[in-house]
Amino acid sequence: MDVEEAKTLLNKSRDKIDVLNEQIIDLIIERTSLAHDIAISKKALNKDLLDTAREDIIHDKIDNLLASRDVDKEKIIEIFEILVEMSKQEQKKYLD
Ligand SMILES: C=C(O[C@@H]1C=C(C(=O)O)C=C[C@H]1O)C(=O)O
Repeated sequence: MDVEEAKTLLNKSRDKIDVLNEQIIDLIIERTSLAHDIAISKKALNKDLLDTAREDIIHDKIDNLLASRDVDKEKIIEIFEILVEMSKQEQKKYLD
């Protein structure tokens, strides 16, 4: 690969990352915004904010999805743990 090809490939890759970053942000916002409906449903059902059985199911589903994918599984799990915490934090706004 010559210098110009390398520069082009680097810039195109960075452009793709920029698009993916925006899509990831929008998906995180969409997932977190479900906290409102989940919180008001739990309130009506007199359920606790924390549902460890549901979190175990999510963890198992993610493990199964990761089993066939070549990715740093621990890092993906860390990311989903953050997303779950974001959801719980958002739910607290409607449950307290
Ligand atoms: C979203 C919920 O609330 C909490 C957050 C979860 C999540 O972000 O996936 C899962 C279980 C709960 O501890 C839920 O009960 O489904």
